Amino acid sequence: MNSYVTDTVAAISTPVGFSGIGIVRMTGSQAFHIINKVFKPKGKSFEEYDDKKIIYGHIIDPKDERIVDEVLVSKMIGPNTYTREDIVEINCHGGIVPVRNILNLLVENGANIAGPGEFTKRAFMNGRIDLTQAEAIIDIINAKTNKSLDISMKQLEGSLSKKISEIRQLLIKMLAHLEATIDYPEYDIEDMSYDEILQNTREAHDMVQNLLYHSQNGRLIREGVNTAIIGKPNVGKSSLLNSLLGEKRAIVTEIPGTTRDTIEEYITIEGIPFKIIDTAGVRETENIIEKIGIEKSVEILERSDLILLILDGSQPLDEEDFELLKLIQARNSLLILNKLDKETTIKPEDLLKYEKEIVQISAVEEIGLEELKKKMLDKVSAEGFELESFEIVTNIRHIHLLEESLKSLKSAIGTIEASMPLEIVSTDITEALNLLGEITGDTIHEQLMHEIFSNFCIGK
Ligand SMILES: Nc1nc2c(c(=O)[nH]1)N(C=O)[C@@H](CNc1ccc(C(=O)N[C@@H](CCC(=O)O)C(=O)O)cc1)CN2
Ligand SMILES: Nc1nc2c(ncn2[C@@H]2O[C@H](COP(=O)(O)OP(=O)(O)OP(=O)(O)O)[C@@H](O)[C@H]2O)c(=O)[nH]1
Ligand SMILES: [Mg+2]
Repeated sequence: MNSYVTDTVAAISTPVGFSGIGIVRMTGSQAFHIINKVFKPKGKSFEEYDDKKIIYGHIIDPKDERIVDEVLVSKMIGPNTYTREDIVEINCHGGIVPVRNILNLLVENGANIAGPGEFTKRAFMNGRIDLTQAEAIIDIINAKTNKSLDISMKQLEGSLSKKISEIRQLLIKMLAHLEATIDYPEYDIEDMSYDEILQNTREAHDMVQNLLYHSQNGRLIREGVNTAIIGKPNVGKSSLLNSLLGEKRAIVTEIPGTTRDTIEEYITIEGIPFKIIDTAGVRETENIIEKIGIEKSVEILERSDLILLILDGSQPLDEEDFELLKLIQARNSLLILNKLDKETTIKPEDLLKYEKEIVQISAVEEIGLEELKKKMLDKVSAEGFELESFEIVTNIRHIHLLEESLKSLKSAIGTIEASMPLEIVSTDITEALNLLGEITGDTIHEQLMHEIFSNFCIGK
């Protein structure tokens, strides 16, 4: 992996638009050669500057000696760089034109355009970071809250890599013994008995299980809790969305059927993002537009992590309310009695048999919202979100691989317990080892690399 030979590539690393400064970045063995052709530093020549120096000067088009921009250029000599290759970063004026002109000039002088994530991919291929660290960098860029940022920072520092490699070391040690026992049965290797093999496999199994244990929280922190507000027309769904957001996002009227399409907005409760989805009121209807809206609401229900069913507490319960109550029966949901400020006809006691937690609120008068938020948080975190002390796996790819390796380890345990041939145990352990290796990128194939780095932005 150390001999990953590549061309020299360049990209714009800042958003293209109106900004004070723009950065064009270039990495590869020809980076210094190319910058030399287009950059005139003030004072001494580019070669004479030391590593990690910022150099003032002008970008000049060698074709016609025209000044393209006044810039600061950072010189970073490999291998002690982000990519482990020579890097230059040109800090030019922001805006669309200067950065594009400079990128074009680099290309004219021998650079290729970098693909998405190309810089980070090189950092990985050249062994500076492993795959979990590369993925942490995408997550840092995409973080929606400080909490998810914290988790990704920890992962960038290598905490997950360390855990995975501990488990892999354990498996590798065991495999060595297993193979020896299989290859030379006449020696009847004493230093690792069946009991010991079993114990070690269990240990590896528990370590993987532990990592998976907090991953549900991890997904919610990373992607947000999909929270659907459902209920009959006019019960106050949109009013609740607005008061949770603290702004008049959705249209509210006294006319039933106001919300036709769904509206999605994020709120944060104690650092956890909730994606709140306001839906069209669910009822029997002949109106085609409303009908599509309602079908969509039911679809959203299927995909949500949490459902807020709203009932209008000032109206008697009817058939449709009972239908909706049935719909949420086996789901993670809260029952909300709205319009508490008006005279109430539904009492929480009437709903006891549904065994749902009930919150009484007034969306309009903003009563009971704090209690609602607290309950929403409780509903999605059985263990609470005191996560600092745990390793939290948030990445779906990692979770999937951990689950698969857990299966292999379970199967290995079963095989040992049944005193079946060691060859079978060895196969399962090898499988688990490879699956875990895919997390860190120790075992990796081209397609997976492509999938991961194509999610990066250009210039990273
Ligand atoms: N201008 C600029 N800002 C940036 C980056 C960058 O590449 N350029 N980064 C990235 O996108 C991030 C910083 N991350 C970095 C990580 C490693 C190295 C690096 O050169 N590591 C070397 C040498 C470290 C040293 O001097 O001790 C190494 O690990 O060997 C640089 C930046 C955020 N800000
Ligand atoms: N008194 C009182 N009125 C409320 C409350 N919440 C909502 N309303 C009123 O009920 C009516 C309907 O509110 P919406 O928020 O539009 O109801 P909705 O469930 O989104 O309705 P559709 O989009 O039509 O399904 C409006 O006139 C609101 O002002 C409340 O807590 N108290
Ligand atoms: Mg509405």
